[in-house]
Amino acid sequence: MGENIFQIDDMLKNELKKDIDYIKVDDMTLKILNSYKNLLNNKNETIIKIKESQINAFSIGDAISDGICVVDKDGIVTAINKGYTQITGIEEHEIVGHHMQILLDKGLFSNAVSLQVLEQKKKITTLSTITGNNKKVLITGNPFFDKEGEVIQVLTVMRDLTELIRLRNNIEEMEKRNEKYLSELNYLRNMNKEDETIIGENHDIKRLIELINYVANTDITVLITGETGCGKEVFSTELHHKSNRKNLPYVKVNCAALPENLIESELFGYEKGAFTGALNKEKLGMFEVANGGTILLDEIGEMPLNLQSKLLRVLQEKEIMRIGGTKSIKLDVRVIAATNQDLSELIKQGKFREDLFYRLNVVPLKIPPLRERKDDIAILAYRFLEKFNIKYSKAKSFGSTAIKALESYSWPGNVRELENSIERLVVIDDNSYITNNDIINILGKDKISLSQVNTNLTLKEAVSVFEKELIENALKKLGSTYKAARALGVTQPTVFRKAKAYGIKLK
Ligand SMILES: Nc1ncnc2c1ncn2[C@@H]1O[C@H](COP(=O)(O)OP(=O)(O)OP(=O)(O)O)[C@@H](O)[C@H]1O
Repeated sequence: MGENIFQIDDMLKNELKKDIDYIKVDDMTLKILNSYKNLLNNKNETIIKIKESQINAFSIGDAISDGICVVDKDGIVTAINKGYTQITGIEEHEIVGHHMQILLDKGLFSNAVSLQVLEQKKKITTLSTITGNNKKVLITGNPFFDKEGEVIQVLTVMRDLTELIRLRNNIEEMEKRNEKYLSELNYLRNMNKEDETIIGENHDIKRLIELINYVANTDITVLITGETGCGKEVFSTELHHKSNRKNLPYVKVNCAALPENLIESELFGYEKGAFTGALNKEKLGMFEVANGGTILLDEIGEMPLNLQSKLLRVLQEKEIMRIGGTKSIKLDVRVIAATNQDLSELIKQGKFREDLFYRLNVVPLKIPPLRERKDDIAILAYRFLEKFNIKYSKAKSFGSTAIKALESYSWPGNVRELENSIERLVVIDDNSYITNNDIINILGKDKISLSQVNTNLTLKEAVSVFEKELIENALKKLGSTYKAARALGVTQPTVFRKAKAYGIKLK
């Protein structure tokens, strides 16, 4: 295709609203422009068509927000788009038709990439500053070659980096803030660790703490068993905090709290639209959330059989596949399982897979119930008393026989029940002492057996507890102090006096 120089006269300049002296065009465009020139004064329809086609060509470039500048082989600017003006503040009439060197001399730019491209005949990318507005721009000059390998045109694309630099500064600022938050989080985690530390001086508990210290920094799977409320979660948390994963996620999943149809997606996640009811975006499962850290599978005995086999595969292969997914995701998660059920009994009943049990039970941690470690009741009770005194701004203390009364109870709800009971004892009234009667009132006198009391209370204290119980029962059953006195073989004034002394309400 031929190359032609087309001279633009004043009338055409005015019509096109462009201050261009000449333009290089191919044969076809030359024909159009000549007819455009000829028809300029009298054939408006044609002019409009030609103008429209030009407008279309320009508007493509104008739709791009980067700045575009075309320079010919002699270094003369032939076209720019609107983006160029927006970035540089240089209007079309100031630049198009002028030589780049002259613009450089005028101080419009700090360097002219297009001239370097013409000289070096290769693509050049450089950072530059627009003198007028101090904007930082990234300019790439692309050479276009003819068949002989000569540069016939340079197209430079200019990207405004001001916004990017601002965003980068923002990101740096946010990263700094994140680091700060992370260290605060770690600090708080360590503070909470203090709270969560296992309380207990009992020989078995000390042995379990030693075991935790021993296995914490391994990846061994641990199965924690014990009655409800005996501290399985406390031990699991301690294990995580003592491991080298302590600053990584610690995810607790209560298998009993999840509806059966949701456990799988909660644990393993799903791909976008994997099943009816799935959200229209992917969902991370708990295993993925815990990746790098520890996952506690609480109430593992409640896991449905079909998921038990999936879990077994995950533990063996150390990878998961999301529901509806096709690729496996590598896992590095420490698994802790906990249950208050007897898994061997569940195995016998066909409700728990034996192979999964052996996978989980690599290190068994069996926490004894509180009634089998009565030596810990006092220390736990005092620690909870301190905690709830602070929480409720009280200054209560235990009366001389209170601890003995606590120790005589069988604590079916274990440490959780003890903790809740102490909380009630603290809030229930404003007396400064918690007496054994307060405790009996809260726990129910029937539950504190005399044989237990005898081993822990002095004879006098035990007699008092027994006496109070007898009088209370008689009054409740018979309705009056006279009848109660007759039934108990004492005088009515004795019943009346003792009832008052024990704080028994008389109707
Ligand atoms: N040794 C302990 N030291 C301090 N607090 C404890 C101890 N054991 C249990 N607790 C407290 O008792 C309550 C119950 O403990 P936890 O939740 O760990 O029991 P659990 O065995 O996991 O119960 P569940 O079987 O119901 O899930 C918690 O408030 C916990 O802080």
